[in-house]
Amino acid sequence: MSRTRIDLSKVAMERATSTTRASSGDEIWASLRQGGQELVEKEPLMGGFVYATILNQPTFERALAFLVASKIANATILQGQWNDLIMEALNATNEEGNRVQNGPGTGSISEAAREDLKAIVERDPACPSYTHAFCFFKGFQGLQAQRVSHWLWGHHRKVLACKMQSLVSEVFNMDLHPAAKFGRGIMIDHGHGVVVGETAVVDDGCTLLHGVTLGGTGKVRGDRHPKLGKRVVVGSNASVLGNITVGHDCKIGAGAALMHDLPPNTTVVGHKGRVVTKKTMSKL
Ligand SMILES: CC(=O)SCCNC(=O)CCNC(=O)[C@H](O)C(C)(C)COP(=O)(O)OP(=O)(O)OC[C@H]1O[C@@H](n2cnc3c(N)ncnc32)[C@H](O)[C@@H]1OP(=O)(O)O
Ligand SMILES: N[C@@H](CO)C(=O)O
Repeated sequence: MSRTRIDLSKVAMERATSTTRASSGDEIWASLRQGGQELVEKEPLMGGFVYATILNQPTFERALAFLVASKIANATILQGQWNDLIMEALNATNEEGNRVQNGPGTGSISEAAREDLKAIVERDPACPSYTHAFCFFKGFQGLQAQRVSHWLWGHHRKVLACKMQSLVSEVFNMDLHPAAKFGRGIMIDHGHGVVVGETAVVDDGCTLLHGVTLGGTGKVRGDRHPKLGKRVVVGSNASVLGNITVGHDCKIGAGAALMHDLPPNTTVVGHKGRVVTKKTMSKL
């Protein structure tokens, strides 16, 4: 049986931190709760999940921790144990001084999660609300688990970070290395079959569709994975390989294979990474 210990004095402190943070945080949490109520009214069968995950939780952070923990828990590391660990990462990255983002892979995990939810609602025509993305989108859920595993990786807990990676891969069918650095406002749409390697960097505002590989060429060791600038879109089943730099606002077409640097605002398609346009038009 799962075990979730909640220390009420800690929760009061978390609540205080939560409310003194950017108002956008409160806005997302309020919207998640409102959306949760509506879900239960429309579909009472969802009650157990929605109450446990959102409506019975005191803060956005607690809800996020519960959600991720409930997905990756199994008989050997229990839900309550994951829950505590995830809360440790969320609280640590929310502390003064750690909160500010200083490049991909840094800053508050829960602020990054909020930005991810905004990105999904903004860019995915199939997503009606923050609640929908939070409850149902494994691309969002798996990315939040990676954010926690990245924190563990940076805090000398690599074994646990790798265990998390392995569980996320089993549960969500997406393999995101704990050392990879993700910015904020990232949308991993569908999530299925996405693989991101150890030395990859995905800057703020990027979109990865299903089947995307940010991988190595298989010919070198060390720093061997792509670096995506801000707002890059990588279409479904595209492979971006090698330690290459993809400039801000580039688009990589579905099914493309890209193995060379791209200047900002470039669109490429096909297995040779053919440049087709330098305009960025659609949201996706
Ligand atoms: C359930 C779901 O919906 S999953 C969603 C999956 N969707 C994706 O992954 C979207 C990825 N987006 C794409 O691949 C888009 O086609 C983009 C971003 C490449 C389009 O970029 P644009 O600059 O608008 O290109 P545009 O549509 O004008 O096409 C330019 C040329 O590239 C070709 N082209 C466009 N996309 C691709 C592609 N993925 N592969 C090969 N050729 C392509 C076009 O046929 C056209 O060829 P032509 O010049 O010979 O006529
Ligand atoms: N989620 C995107 C791509 O599948 C859409 O619905 O268009």
